[in-house]
Amino acid sequence: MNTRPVLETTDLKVAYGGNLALDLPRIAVRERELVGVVGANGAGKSTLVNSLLGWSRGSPKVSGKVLLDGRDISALPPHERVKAGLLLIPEGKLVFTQMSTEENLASTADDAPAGQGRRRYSTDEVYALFPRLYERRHHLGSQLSGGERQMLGIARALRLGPRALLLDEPSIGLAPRLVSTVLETVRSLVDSGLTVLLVEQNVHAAIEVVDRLILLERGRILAEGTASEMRDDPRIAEAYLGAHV
Ligand SMILES: Nc1ncnc2c1ncn2[C@@H]1O[C@H](COP(=O)(O)OP(=O)(O)OP(=O)(O)O)[C@@H](O)[C@H]1O
Repeated sequence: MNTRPVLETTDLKVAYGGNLALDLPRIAVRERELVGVVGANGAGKSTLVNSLLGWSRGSPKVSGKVLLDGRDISALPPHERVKAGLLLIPEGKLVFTQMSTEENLASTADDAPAGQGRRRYSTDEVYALFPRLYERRHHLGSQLSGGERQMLGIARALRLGPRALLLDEPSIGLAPRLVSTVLETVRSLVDSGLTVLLVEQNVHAAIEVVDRLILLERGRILAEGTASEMRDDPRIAEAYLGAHV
């Protein structure tokens, strides 16, 4: 396995006014790795993904570095980070509601070479991955279910050839069966070469698919380890998995 992380942060701090919402010494996601970030409401999960992309709600003070393939992208505006291959699928899923599935996919076409370690999926490839989207190809974005919109959000990102994909709470609003379908598809994408940071409140679902899990509490890393280590960690088991330890 390549030892240099695809995505890395060092000394990342985000403060809203005097309130330090995030304080992380280091996070690293390696090639073909699926890293989950879990934590309760307000733990700093959205603040983390937004700061990776250079976004924010409000005007927080952000310090520290974000590196993509070793390149410091901290000073780049969001659209430049996207161009470099760091793609975020936000909670809102970023689907055009007045366009059909087909048009949504066509609108993200990019014919430029994708760059090293990146693969742009064709429309046929994303339809093969999500047969449901093929069945719904003539439906408007507004007519799709939450799960279908989630699939379309991922499909649109794949069309752009992500170097690293950030997923913000993909399970929100989805029925349990669909949560598994979406997360298992993410797992299979990682197995075929993608690098993913998955932010989830649904620890049960996340722990089934991730390689490593990071538990955030009040903006800090409370625990970190492989999925199996974390499944046995009393802090995870007690707080999230319903175990009595
Ligand atoms: N624009 C803002 N202004 C001030 N404080 C903020 C702002 N955005 C977030 N915060 C605070 O930063 C902390 C982390 O919030 P964040 O939204 O990242 O948490 P989260 O883990 O994503 O929560 P949830 O699961 O509820 O979405 C919280 O205490 C929150 O109140």
